[in-house]
Amino acid sequence: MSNAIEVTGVSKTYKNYKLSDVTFGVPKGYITGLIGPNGAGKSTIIKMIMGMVQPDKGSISVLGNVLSPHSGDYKEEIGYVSDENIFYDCITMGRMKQIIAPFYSRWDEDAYTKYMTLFELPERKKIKDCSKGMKMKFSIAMALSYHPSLLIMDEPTAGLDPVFRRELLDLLSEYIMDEEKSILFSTHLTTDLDRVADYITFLNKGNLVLSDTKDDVLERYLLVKGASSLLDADVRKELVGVRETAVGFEGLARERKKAMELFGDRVLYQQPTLEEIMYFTSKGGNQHA
Ligand SMILES: Nc1ncnc2c1ncn2[C@@H]1O[C@H](COP(=O)(O)OP(=O)(O)OP(=O)(O)O)[C@@H](O)[C@H]1O
Repeated sequence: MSNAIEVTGVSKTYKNYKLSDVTFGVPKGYITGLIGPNGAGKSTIIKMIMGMVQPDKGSISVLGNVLSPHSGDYKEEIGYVSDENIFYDCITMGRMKQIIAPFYSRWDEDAYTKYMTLFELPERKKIKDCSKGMKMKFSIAMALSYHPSLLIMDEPTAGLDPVFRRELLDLLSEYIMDEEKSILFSTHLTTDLDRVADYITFLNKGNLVLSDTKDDVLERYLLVKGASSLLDADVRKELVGVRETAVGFEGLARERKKAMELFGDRVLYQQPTLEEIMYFTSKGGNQHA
């Protein structure tokens, strides 16, 4: 299986932040979710992939490294959606489309009309009068209308209502069906990924926590709930994070099999969600409710 994006040993230091030696791939034909709490480095990684930020170390190859971020082809092959408004504010969406469309050889006017109708976007509305969600929808409609082989989206669902979010996720699943297209999208709404992601890359404070298929990630961890008296040093070592309450503890075990050997039938076991994995990993041990 080939990767649409390969990020290899990438580091970047800002004044109060360090992205350390991050390596992961975005497999071709699938949806990869980039998750992590605020400030983890998701946007920084995405901007590096887009050639907007230069890594201090490491390399990034996009679509087999044949494209340079500043070439016209790069723009044609990559659909980039971010929550920063990249359009001119004072003109209408329809006018903006007229300006942008000629730059794309695969521009599909029928697809554009279909998405504008589906997303309920009035072409004659000025961009400055659009809500945050409408601007995001417009950005998505524009990106989908030139059929890029790689769709890179930075927090696309952030300003969207739950009904549209669900429709968008279905649309993304449809988009990759030909197995030629790939999607990378960052989010801290992990429930989006429960629905559609095939792969998960998880960043925390500039470090890569994991990058694997979603099923492997979910199967690796185990949520355990039990009495506080069980919590000794050996037990804590097996837990990625612990949350203690008045009645006991809840912890995320990093290895399912080991946890079951350690606890036997003394605790309750549950399959963690991506949100729980993110919560316990980013908070670490010794949380008190
Ligand atoms: N140009 C910059 N100069 C200095 N620091 C920066 C710059 N860009 C990003 N950072 C810092 O890098 C860290 C990671 O930011 P980034 O926007 O990549 O995180 P994120 O995971 O996308 O977060 P969020 O979910 O809040 O959008 C933050 O601490 C941020 O302040």
